[in-house]
Amino acid sequence: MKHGIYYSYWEHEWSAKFGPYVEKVAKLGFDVIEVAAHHINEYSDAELAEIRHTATDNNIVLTAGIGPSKSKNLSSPDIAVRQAGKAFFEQTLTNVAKLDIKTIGGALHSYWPVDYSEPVDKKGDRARGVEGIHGIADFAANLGINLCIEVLNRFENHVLNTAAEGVAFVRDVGKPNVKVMLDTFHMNIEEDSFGEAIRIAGPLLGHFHTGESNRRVPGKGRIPWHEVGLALREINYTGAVVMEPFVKTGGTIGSDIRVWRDLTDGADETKMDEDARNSLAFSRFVLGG
Ligand SMILES: O=C(CO)[C@@H](O)[C@H](O)[C@H](O)CO
Ligand SMILES: [Mn+2]
Repeated sequence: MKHGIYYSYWEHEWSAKFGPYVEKVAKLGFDVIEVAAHHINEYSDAELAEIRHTATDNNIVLTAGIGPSKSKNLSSPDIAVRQAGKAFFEQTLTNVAKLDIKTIGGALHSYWPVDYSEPVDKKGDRARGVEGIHGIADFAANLGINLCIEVLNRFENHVLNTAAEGVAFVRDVGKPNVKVMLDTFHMNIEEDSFGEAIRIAGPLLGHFHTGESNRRVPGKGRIPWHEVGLALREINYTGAVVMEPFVKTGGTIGSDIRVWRDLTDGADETKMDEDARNSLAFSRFVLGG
């Protein structure tokens, strides 16, 4: 099991450059850095090559996260939006592959965060989402990339809220490189049991996010980490465990994640680094790896 952190912990915008964080997370002791793929198409090949070299030099593996925008929604009822989504993913996956990334996770099948001022068509969105992911799966497979479909809580997405729904979706897609992704923050809201949800995902679990119920770093709250760790061991999970803390207010990240109070307790960067380092030690101990 490899342990990582989403670099957005330190940032306010999904567009923030992730290159400078590779060395930082290596120094903090992580194996993996997760980067936002939202704006990767704006990076030059030279920039991507340099980031890839820095990662290799620091023994860091990269993974990617994305919350696709409404205009790139693979499950949209509007065919022009679905086509734009497919084109966006093909370009994004091509660039993601330049960083040697093998895992991209998020609401790939839909968009994020969902605009609930509009009527919800769960059945139609799910059917179009299955078709959309099916339509980009082989493109990703040819680049050696797994598509990890994130199960989110009801306030952020309506298509997949539980591990069981995630598994059924992934089975309907029926491609070996399309997997389920779980996140303890969302599980805390939707699942009856953390352990059972992880066992339901079983061999289909492709990526795993961690965070407390208020998205502080693991170890500061009341998620049943021991239960989570036992279940991950039971299913022989060998993928990445990426902590995804969101503690800062402000910017698009603060607004998309609904961070309306300072959860850093006024921490400066040094203290935030220390929190991440301590949480990593806690995560390795309680989850394994
Ligand atoms: O859990 C979440 C959102 O609540 C994330 O994984 C998100 O989809 C992605 O980080 C967007 O970049
Ligand atoms: Mn997540």
